[in-house]
Amino acid sequence: MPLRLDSADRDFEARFSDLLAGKRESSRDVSDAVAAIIADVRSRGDAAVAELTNRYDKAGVTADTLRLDAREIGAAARQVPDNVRAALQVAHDRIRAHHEKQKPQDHVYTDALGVTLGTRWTPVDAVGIYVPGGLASYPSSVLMNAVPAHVAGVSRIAMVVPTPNGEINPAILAAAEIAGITEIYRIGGAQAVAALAYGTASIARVDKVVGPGNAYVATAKRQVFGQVGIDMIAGPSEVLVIADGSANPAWVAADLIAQAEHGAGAQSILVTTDSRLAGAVATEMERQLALLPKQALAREGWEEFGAIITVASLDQAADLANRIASEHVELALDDPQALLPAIRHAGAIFLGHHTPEAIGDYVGGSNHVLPTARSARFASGLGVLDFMKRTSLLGCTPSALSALAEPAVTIAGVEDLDGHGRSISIRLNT
Ligand SMILES: NC(=O)c1ccc[n+]([C@@H]2O[C@H](COP(=O)([O-])OP(=O)(O)OC[C@H]3O[C@@H](n4cnc5c(N)ncnc54)[C@H](O)[C@@H]3O)[C@@H](O)[C@H]2O)c1
Ligand SMILES: N[C@H](CO)Cc1c[nH]c[nH+]1
Ligand SMILES: [Zn+2]
Repeated sequence: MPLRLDSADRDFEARFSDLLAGKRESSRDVSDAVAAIIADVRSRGDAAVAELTNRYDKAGVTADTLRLDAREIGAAARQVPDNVRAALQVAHDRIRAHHEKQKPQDHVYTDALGVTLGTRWTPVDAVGIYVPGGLASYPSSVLMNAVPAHVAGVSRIAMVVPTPNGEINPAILAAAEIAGITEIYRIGGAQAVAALAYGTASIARVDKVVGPGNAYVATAKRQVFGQVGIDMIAGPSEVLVIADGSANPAWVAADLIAQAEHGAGAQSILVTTDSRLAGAVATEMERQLALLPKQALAREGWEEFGAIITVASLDQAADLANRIASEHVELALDDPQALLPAIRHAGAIFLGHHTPEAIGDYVGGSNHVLPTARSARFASGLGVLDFMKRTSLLGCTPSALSALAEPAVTIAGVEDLDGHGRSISIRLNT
């Protein structure tokens, strides 16, 4: 059984703090293992990537077969049934339409002094997109990564995906085809992130690595940051459901199981004002888990890190939600809009009884690559801006420079940087 907490209990704060501190995504062991993998890829390149891929994925690759060729991609994609292709196309089109609305505008203006100021957006040249594939396969993540990159105008998109036992779900390649991705490598884990960040003989390095993954992937992204950009830490998935007496316990239980199904580090938490609902959801979880074919994975995710928390009010539920800063927050309430302003830290918020998180995983149109492990306190979900950079523009007329010279030279003086001051004053009166 997962943790049961009541905010009225004397030891609530201590137990809630333990829940927040739970090591789901990073540990000393994983950090050390990842550092060793990155060092190995940096020194031995493709040979290390192939060896590590065979060790962890049993993929049967050599340094020469890391990349899928166009014929393989086309043949696998053609195996995909029409209804699956059509579903992926629906998802693609909805994700594209939503992300088109995120495209930023350049702007330039001239102020009263005659100074021209502006902001210009340009795409990142080359990105690596990580599509997870250890325990489950995620064709939807191909679209969630690739579509915003295309909308941003990225010219090179290199995709990596692990192929356990040398097998790849054809729907991954169908999704790649729909999204227009042609550079695909059958590699995953920390070795894939290292290859993208540092480059090898067969994989040209990229400028930024994005995408979700397990603890090894998340830790590798932390460790290569600086060599390349990263989007955020999108590690093991999590959901926090806020529910009152209006919620259907069977639906809430199904939503908690859906995230727990991601296994290994996944977390599902219910916060409710209704103690009867808390009990009913616990009972429903047991009933539904017993029916699930993949119950072992979901049970592991639920029992190791899951929790049911009873609170006195929805305001208190919102406070706890902000402290947890979950990847997904569901408001299973009749009037979700009333609580919405109080939820400030969440990767994505799902409004009302008829918006299960899983609709956002696939076809809602919003992105499912979202910050985990409390990083929604400072990070956002993947979007077009993650694939772009902002450059500022500044231009002075002679009179604008004259008007600004005195305060600028004064500040240069207090910083004791006379060269800075002189580069301004040298332009005056000439
Ligand atoms: N936050 C998000 O937006 C989001 C979206 C989709 C999926 N996810 C998460 O992505 C994760 C996918 O995990 P996964 O495991 O199925 O696939 P994965 O592709 O992330 O990881 C598989 C790789 O892990 C590496 N690995 C496994 N065991 C290892 C070990 N002992 N030592 C070194 N490397 C090892 C291997 O290289 C393997 O290729 C889940 O946690 C899921 O919750 C998150
Ligand atoms: N819930 C995951 C993280 O947002 C995404 C996903 C893909 N497929 C199923 N689920
Ligand atoms: Zn999911």
